[in-house]
Amino acid sequence: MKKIVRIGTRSSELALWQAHLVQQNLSKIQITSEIVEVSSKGDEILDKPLHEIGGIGLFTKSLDEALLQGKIDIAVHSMKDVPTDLPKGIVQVAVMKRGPVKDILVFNNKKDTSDLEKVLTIATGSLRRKAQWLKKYPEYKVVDLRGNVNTRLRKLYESNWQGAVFAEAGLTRIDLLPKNFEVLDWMIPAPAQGAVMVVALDGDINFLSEMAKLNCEKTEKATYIERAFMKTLEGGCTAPIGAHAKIEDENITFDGILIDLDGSQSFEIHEEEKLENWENFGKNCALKLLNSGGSNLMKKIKSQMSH
Ligand SMILES: NCc1[nH]cc(CCC(=O)O)c1CC(=O)O
Repeated sequence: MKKIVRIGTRSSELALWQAHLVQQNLSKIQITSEIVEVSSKGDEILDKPLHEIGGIGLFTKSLDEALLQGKIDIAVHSMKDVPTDLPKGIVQVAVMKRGPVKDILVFNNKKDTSDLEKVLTIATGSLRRKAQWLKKYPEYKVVDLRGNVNTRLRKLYESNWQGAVFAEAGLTRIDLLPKNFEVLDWMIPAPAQGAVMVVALDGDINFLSEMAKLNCEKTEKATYIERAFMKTLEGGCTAPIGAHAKIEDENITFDGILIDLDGSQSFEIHEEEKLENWENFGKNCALKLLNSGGSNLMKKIKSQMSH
């Protein structure tokens, strides 16, 4: 075993919280670790929507490089930001027990509602959230909102928008969940939302099996299903795709959605399956959706996203 495991993380408050979660769980199995901060392109470029900066693995690339250069032993990611194909030489070693999965709407805290926009307006930087919001509430204006969760909350309270959409997990973890929010039960979350993933270099089997002790099998299977669904739809991490696999006892229920950018066209799927068939479930749900008309919609979305 390595004497002190170097845990690589981004520097945002949320990323550091997640790295500390891994550190605490390592110490429970008598493994000492230290935290190494690495900054990323997704954190540095804040004036453009995510899908415009483009490039796969915006938030994960610098940590991948630090691993490959031997500067860190493991990297901790918000799993929903991690591309489904990991770089060569890097492997998933554990998924931590999942936190809250859903999206929430945080309301603006202006006392006087006349200070708010006349046109109902909410903010989000996510195409998936924007599209699903417009599908349900076509009368709204949806404006772009970027930055880490602290920045986004501040921008919301400085704005005239009615509210902004966040992952419940992100705000809960750094203790910023405000009083005035609502869980968006109807909105299908991003694949692997609320899950924290640990990756490492492939090779050292003893080290990898020590790290695998962090793994929560139930979360691993649910996120595998959701990511297999996304991968089969070929969405990449910024296309409007939602996926949520819920495992209870020996059963899985799955909700998935593929939706175009303005929410005007979408395909949803709801399926149930026995847990023993988890490995092909996500892929099969995606194939079913594609074969029932979804593949034309996917083509339309891809052409919308390329200009
Ligand atoms: N895309 C940024 C990001 N990556 C992970 C989270 C929150 C934690 C999670 O969903 O696991 C967030 C913030 C958000 O979506 O509001």
